[in-house]
Amino acid sequence: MVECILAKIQPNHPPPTILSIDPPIHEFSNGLILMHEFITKEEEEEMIREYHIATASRDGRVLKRGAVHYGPHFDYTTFAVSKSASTPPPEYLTRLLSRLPARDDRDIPDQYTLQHYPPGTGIPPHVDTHSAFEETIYSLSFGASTRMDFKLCGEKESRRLRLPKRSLGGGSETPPPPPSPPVETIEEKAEEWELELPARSLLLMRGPSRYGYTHGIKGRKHDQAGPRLVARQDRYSLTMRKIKPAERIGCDCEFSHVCS
Ligand SMILES: O=C(O)CCC(=O)C(=O)O
Ligand SMILES: [Fe+2]
Repeated sequence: MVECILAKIQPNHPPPTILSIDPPIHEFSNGLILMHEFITKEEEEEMIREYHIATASRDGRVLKRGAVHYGPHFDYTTFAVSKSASTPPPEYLTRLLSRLPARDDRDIPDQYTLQHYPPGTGIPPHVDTHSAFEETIYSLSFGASTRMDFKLCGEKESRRLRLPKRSLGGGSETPPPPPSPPVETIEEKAEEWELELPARSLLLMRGPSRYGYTHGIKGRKHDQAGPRLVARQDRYSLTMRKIKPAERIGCDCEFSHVCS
């Protein structure tokens, strides 16, 4: 996973193609697909409950974004999967699999990361590792909505990419700390927009949105909604990825400057 410093550019939001109306399914020109109401309110409540049960022993010291991993654990030092740590996924997660709009086996995830974003926390802009995971990355939002930023990472900007922090303390269970403020902003006109991810929606990143765009969430306590400031609430997400088998490790995408 590589991080990208974002320029301060007004978000734009190209209109999606509407694939379905009730519940809405929207497809964007860069390959993003947003499926509203993917889980029920009951499932949402169960997932929040289960997240807190799984982290009960750590609560109190997790002030920032917290994470729980199922399947082979995500390793924040390599941004691929751990070779040793693995936890079988619980049934409340695996039962979602049959509902995913999978095109083939490569779209059926086997690595799950549950994350909790208290108000004020976010995730730095990054591109999920191309070589370690298959194309489709799923992000299920629950608890509250948030705004995710997408930016086509140009060649000029990519020269300033930050490399993975390979020596973080705390092992693979703890997400890395938020990045220090950018030393300088990059004057580069690039395609960038903010997408509202409603609670209970499923986002799919495929094609350019998966390989050539960074995605991230600003760590804010409030969001501007027209003239109003809206306080953020606790948001949770489930990221689902399919690990590439050994013979498919690597990537030959067209976005070589952000390919890792
Ligand atoms: O919280 C989310 O929806 C996204 C998380 C993410 O991008 C990641 O874990 O790589
Ligand atoms: Fe990601």
